[in-house]
Formats: sequence, C-alpha cells, structure tokens
Amino acid sequence: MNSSASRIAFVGGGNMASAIIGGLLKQGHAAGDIAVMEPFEGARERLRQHFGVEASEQPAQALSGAALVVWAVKPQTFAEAAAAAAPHCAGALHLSVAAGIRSDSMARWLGTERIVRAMPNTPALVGRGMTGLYARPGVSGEDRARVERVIATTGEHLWVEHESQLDAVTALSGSGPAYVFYFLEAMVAAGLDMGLDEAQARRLAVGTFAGGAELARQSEEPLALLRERVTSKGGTTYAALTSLEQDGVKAAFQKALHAAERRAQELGEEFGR
Ligand SMILES: NC(=O)C1=CN([C@@H]2O[C@H](COP(=O)(O)OP(=O)(O)OC[C@H]3O[C@@H](n4cnc5c(N)ncnc54)[C@H](O)[C@@H]3O)[C@@H](O)[C@H]2O)C=CC1
Ligand SMILES: O=C(O)[C@@H]1CCC=N1
Repeated sequence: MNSSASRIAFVGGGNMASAIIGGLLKQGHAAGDIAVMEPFEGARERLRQHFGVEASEQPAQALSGAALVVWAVKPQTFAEAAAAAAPHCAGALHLSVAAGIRSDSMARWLGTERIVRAMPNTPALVGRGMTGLYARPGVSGEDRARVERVIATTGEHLWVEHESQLDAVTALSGSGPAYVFYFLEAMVAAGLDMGLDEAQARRLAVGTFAGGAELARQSEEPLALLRERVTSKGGTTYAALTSLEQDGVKAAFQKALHAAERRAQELGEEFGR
C-alpha cells in the first residue's frame, strides 16, 4: 500500500466515483495513487478493469495512507460506511458528494472538521460537470485548493457560502441533467409524432439544447431576451410558448425543483443521525 500526499481513496465506487476517477486519470493522476472501498465484487472488478485502480472491501486496505477521502455512497448508507471507515482515515481531508448529508453529521461520524461537500452532476463523465462546493468553516485555503484541483478534472465548479445552499444546487444542477433528458425525451417524442425518425429527432433536439445552452453561456443578456429573439410575433414559437404557459409548465417546473430541494433536506434529516 502506498502512502503519499497525492493518494486519494473513494468510499463507494459507483457512478459518481467513476466520473471523478475518470477525470483524475485523464488529467494524469496515477492510477496507483487511487483506491476504492467498495463492498460489491462486481463493482470492484469493473473499477480494476476500467481504471486500473485498487479496489477492496476492506476499509484498512482501501483507506490507509489516503490524504483525501472522497465519499461517494448513497445518503442511506453513509452512516454505516462512515462507522467502518472512520478508524482508517485519521488525518485525511474529506470530500463528500452525497446529497443531503450535512457536514455536521460527517464531523460527528469522522471526528474531524476538515470536510468539504460537493454536489456534482453526471456530465462530469464527459468533463462537462457543474459542481457546487461548500467548505466547513476552518477548512484551510490549501485544502480548498486541493478539492478544486480534483473537481476541476470533471468540469466547472462554484463555491457556495452557506451549506443550506447546497440543497438548492442539488435541486438545480445535481438533479438537473435528468430534467434536460426529460425535455429531450418529450422533444424527440413530438418529433416522431410529426414524421421525423428517431435519429433525426434526437440529433435536432440534442443539438438545439447544446446550442441554446452555449448561446446562453456566451451571452450576458437576460435569458428572457434570448427567448424573445426566437419568438416572432404571431409565429410558431409564440404558439408553442402560449401553449406551455396555458398548461402551467413553468410553474410546474419550479415546483419540481422545490420538491428536489425538500428531498435533499429530508435526506439530511433522515440519514444524518
Ligand atoms: N448520480 C448522480 O447524478 C449524482 C449522485 N450524487 C450523490 O453521489 C452519491 C453516490 O451516487 P451514485 O454514484 O449515483 O450511486 P451508486 O449506487 O452508483 O454508487 C454507490 C456505491 O456505493 C457502494 N456502497 C454501498 N454501501 C457501501 C458501503 N457501506 N461502503 C462503501 N461503499 C458502499 C455501492 O456498492 C455502489 O457501488 C449519492 O450520495 C448521491 O446523492 C451527487 C450528484 C449527482
Ligand atoms: O437523485 C439523487 O438523489 C442524486 C442527487 C443529485 C442527483 N442524483
């Protein structure tokens, strides 16, 4: 087992851990400096084959000597994983991607204040992630910079000042890719109804989302103005947007994000004890 300042251990080796490990390796981090604690043999084997990293169900093996421990387990299993892992990660900096689990709970379980929470999203898999970060008071600038270096391998990040804001980040960008896919599914289905084939409809819908998002990114103008520029008086866009408004889609969408935020709060309460 290695022991070095660049050694990173993951607790949980599923989707999010894989996205971050993929980003680290692409940026030149040595596979030999990454280890994963993962209870399922199938998942361990996939990690070894795919990334060439060490994977073990034994906390001591996976965690000892890690300078950074990344928590990528479900909120429901965090407490159980922490009980097994805590004795083996003394002196480490901790980074959690779990939705809802508060840093207060982590500090209690792990006996340290060196905790940063992150809320990434799955476009991290292709280097286009958007991650919100929160550092517990007292986390040093050096520790923040270390976390930034890891997260930067998966895309962009932004810091929030208050931990409660991470629940909003979770609702907006953490869950957000699912909303994008949901709208894409609806656009593709409509395209099929109107006589396009699946491949054509998918290409048009995905290209439009990517292009619209890029235009918004490069523009400093209000989003409403970008929308109005598409909307000719008495034209097709006007017809579509009027139909959406009549059906209360914008209000329903905002309500949906509040439901996600509430669920993040509940996860923290239910599984942070
Ligand atoms: N999937 C997503 O879009 C996002 C997920 N998250 C958060 O990331 C965390 C992980 O989510 P996913 O990677 O999607 O889940 P996942 O189910 O793909 O991965 C979780 C892994 O943890 C392992 N595990 C279960 N019990 C364990 C234990 N006691 N010790 C160590 N490992 C254990 C499981 O075998 C599994 O491989 C969650 O807390 C979720 O809230 C955050 C942002 C986005
Ligand atoms: O659905 C969830 O709970 C996780 C957190 C954000 C995205 N997936």
